[in-house]
Amino acid sequence: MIIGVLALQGAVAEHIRSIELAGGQGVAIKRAEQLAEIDGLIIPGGESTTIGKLMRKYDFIRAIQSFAQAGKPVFGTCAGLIVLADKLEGAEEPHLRLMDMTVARNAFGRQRESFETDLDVRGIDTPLRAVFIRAPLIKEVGADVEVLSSYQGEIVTARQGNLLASSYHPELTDDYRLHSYFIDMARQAAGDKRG
Ligand SMILES: NC(=O)CC[C@H](N)C(=O)O
Repeated sequence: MIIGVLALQGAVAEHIRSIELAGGQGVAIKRAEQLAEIDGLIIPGGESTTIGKLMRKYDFIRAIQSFAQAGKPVFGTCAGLIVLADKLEGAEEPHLRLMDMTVARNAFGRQRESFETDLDVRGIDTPLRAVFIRAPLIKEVGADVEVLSSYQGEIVTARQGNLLASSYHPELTDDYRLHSYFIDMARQAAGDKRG
């Protein structure tokens, strides 16, 4: 499976490394036309306001919406999760509005800006190593969204059909099982198309 990583800003090289460790082929996506060549897209962590601005500037909003609406998988991590959300808490404008959830940015407060933990994630057999950096939280989800993991009672991993979102950075550890999970989603989507 060829998995693209949106390369406007943020942790791009680390995601490409995890995709390759998980047996996929990773490519950096800099132009919307490249979406035609990939089986799945990862939107990395970074700064969601900056990523959102650059997505508008380089015509990625409609292109990624169509990509997802065609059934291709999209995975948002940290800032990428914020970019996928239908609603953001506060006055902020949402970006792609693809995933039926309300997200709070920088939700862990100053004392806990970054930390690592082991998370139980539905679909992954033993706890996943997760790195949180000024992480967002999923405050509310719609009926079609499946919660895959929570941390201290708050939702940090969720899936809605072909859309996957994590509050944390799965690409900053050697535990690439969430990337394997996403590659399986892409394989499934490609198979469904062919079948
Ligand atoms: N590590 C991250 O991606 C941080 C997200 C960042 N705090 C934001 O609000 O966009």
